[in-house]
Formats: sequence, structure tokens, C-alpha cells
Amino acid sequence: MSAGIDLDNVCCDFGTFRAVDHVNVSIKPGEFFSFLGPSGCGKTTILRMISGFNEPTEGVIRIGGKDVRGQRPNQRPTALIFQNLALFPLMSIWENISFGLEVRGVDKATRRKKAEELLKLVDLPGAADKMVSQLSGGQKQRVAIARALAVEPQVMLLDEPLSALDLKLRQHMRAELRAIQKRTGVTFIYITHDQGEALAMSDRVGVMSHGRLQQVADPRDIYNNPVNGFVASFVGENNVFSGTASPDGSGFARFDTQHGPFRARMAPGVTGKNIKLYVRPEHTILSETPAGENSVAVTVGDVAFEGNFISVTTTSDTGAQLVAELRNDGSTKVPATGGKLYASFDAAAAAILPDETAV
Ligand SMILES: Nc1ncnc2c1ncn2[C@@H]1O[C@H](COP(=O)(O)OP(=O)(O)OP(=O)(O)O)[C@@H](O)[C@H]1O
Repeated sequence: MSAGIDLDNVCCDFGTFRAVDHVNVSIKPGEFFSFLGPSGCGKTTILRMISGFNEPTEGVIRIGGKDVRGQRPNQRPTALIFQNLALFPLMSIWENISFGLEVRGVDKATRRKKAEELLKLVDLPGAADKMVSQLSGGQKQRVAIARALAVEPQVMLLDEPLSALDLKLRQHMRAELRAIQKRTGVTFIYITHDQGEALAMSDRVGVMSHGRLQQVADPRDIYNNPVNGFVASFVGENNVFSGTASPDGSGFARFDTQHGPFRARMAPGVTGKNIKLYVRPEHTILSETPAGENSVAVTVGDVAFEGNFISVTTTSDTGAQLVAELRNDGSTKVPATGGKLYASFDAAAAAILPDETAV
């Protein structure tokens, strides 16, 4: 069983400081939803309000359609997993997993059976009688998930559970977590400041800044169609230009900058003083002759070999820095530092966006 969660105009104040500011989102039953944002943007506070450790100052939280205001954490159908797993070192793995059931008075044979089922689910069959110290970091993480699932929560709340693991294991655990979520069908709400993690695992991502939800969309849309400069910059890299836009009424605009005029996408309704043009390094092309519109003469600076791509930092004659990422297919021509080239980008691959716009 899984439940949906509605956050309806939710605010959370600590004294005069507003940590969560009018957050509105409906998370569907069985969805893998991530809150993504920098440190201090209010992610943990949202999770704590859903689990009942904090109450909203304003607004309503519904779990499975029911207003949960006033319900204590243990009365809510949620389970919380932290980075710090707090497994019991003196208990075996199966005892750790079934601890919540023991507290509820479930008999030993049923507990053991349930623990073994859950160990299969998290891909650790045969680990029941091991001790915590005999497991690797990733295996401990799976035991923590099994322990949380043992009490059959309708919603799992995960607070940066992978951040203590090394990079390779973290990447492996992304796929594992996603698979466990799909197998159980339980709603997962995951918080992280790691964009790769959020994009790789989630059905939808909510990007947060300063307590406000900036955009809620599926990972592709977050990356390909960020609604503002904050989302564009937090999720991926960009070349950024300041300037003045003149929309042409067809979803594009001329953008006058000190480096010359450009053309880029501009959604209707985009206004504000702090609009800028954003284009991703992988959409920035280097060529020996100007390549149509949005072309700037540049000098090649740093060339960094990153394995699957080559990152080339260039500077225009007017002082703009443009980074181009060239995909390494084994025969990619690597530009020489000091070389004179043209950097260009397609108008459809660039977007004119405001700084921040909360949803
Ligand atoms: N109990 C509290 N009292 C006062 N301020 C708090 C309290 N809890 C959180 N805050 C503040 O609220 C803001 C949001 O904190 P929160 O822990 O939700 O951020 P976060 O996005 O989860 O950050 P991190 O990724 O660093 O954990 C921060 O500025 C934090 O200092």
C-alpha cells in the first residue's frame, strides 16, 4: 500500500526565519519524488513536517488524503531513513530488520520470515545471521531500508541516505534504490543536494531555493527546460550572458549583450530585470569559421580531458567566457590552447530566463 502526499501552502518558521515558504505540491501514490536544492534550502524541514517531527506554521499536509496536523510521528504511515543509519551493532541483521515488528509484539517465527523476505527484496539473501560489522556501507544501507520497510510504511522518507558512501557505491545504490522502490510500490520521498542522484532516480523532482519550490517536473524537463536561472545553474552547467531581450512573438527573442546580439528561446511571460541567456556547454559548438547566428570569435584557454568528454574553456575578444564540452568518440579533434576559433550555439538550445520564480 502506498499513499500520496499533498503539501498545501506549507510554511515553516523558526522564530522570524521562514525556512519553508508556501510550498505546494502533490506527490502521487507510488511515486519516487525528490526534493533537490542546496544546503539550507529547507529540504530536511519539509521531510520533518511530513514525518511529524515538525508542524507547519501555515498550510496543510495530507497523507493519503487525510490532514495529518497534530498526528505524532508514530501515528503516521511514514518511515524515515537518515544518512546516519543507526543500526544496532549487537543485533544480527535479521534482528535489526525485524526490530520494529518485535516492538509491535509480532512473534519470532513471523519476524524471521518477514526479515528473510525483505533481505531478498533488497538483494541480500543469506545475510540474516550476519552481524552489522560484517557488511559493507552499501549493504548496511540496504539493511536500513529493509528495516524501514518491515513496518510496512505507505511512504518512505529518505534524507540523503547515500551521502556517506563512496562515488561508485553511491551510483550503484541509485539503481538499487530505484529498483527497490519499483518492487515495493511504496511512495519514496528523497531529499538530496546531488543533482545526479535526483535526476537518475526520480519520477519527478522539486527544485528548491530559499524555502521556495522553484520547479516541479520530470528529470528531463528539469534539465532541458529549466524555468529560471536558479534551476538552470543548480542542475548542470551553463554559459551565461546578461543583456536586454526583445521578444519576437514566436517564442524566441533577440538578446543584446556586450558581446553582440544573440537569439534564443524566450517563453511568453518571462519578465524581470535579472533575465539572462543560458546555454549548456554540450550545446556550445567550436568551429574554424563562424557557424551562423550566435557565433563569437574566441581564443582557446584551458582544455581538460574528462574521459567521456573534453571540456574546452574559451574567451571571446570581448571578454566573455564560453565553455564547450566535446563528446569524446575516440577521434574527437582536441583544440590547442591559444587557438583562434568560433564558439556558437543554436537559438533553440539557448534560453532567456529570469533569476528565480517560485511555483
Ligand atoms: N530547529 C531549527 N531552528 C532554527 N533554524 C532552523 C532549525 N532547523 C532548520 N533551521 C534553518 O532552516 C533552514 C532550512 O534548514 P533545512 O535543514 O531544512 O535545510 P536543508 O535544505 O535540509 O539543508 P541540508 O542539505 O544542509 O541539510 C536553514 O537555514 C536552517 O539553519
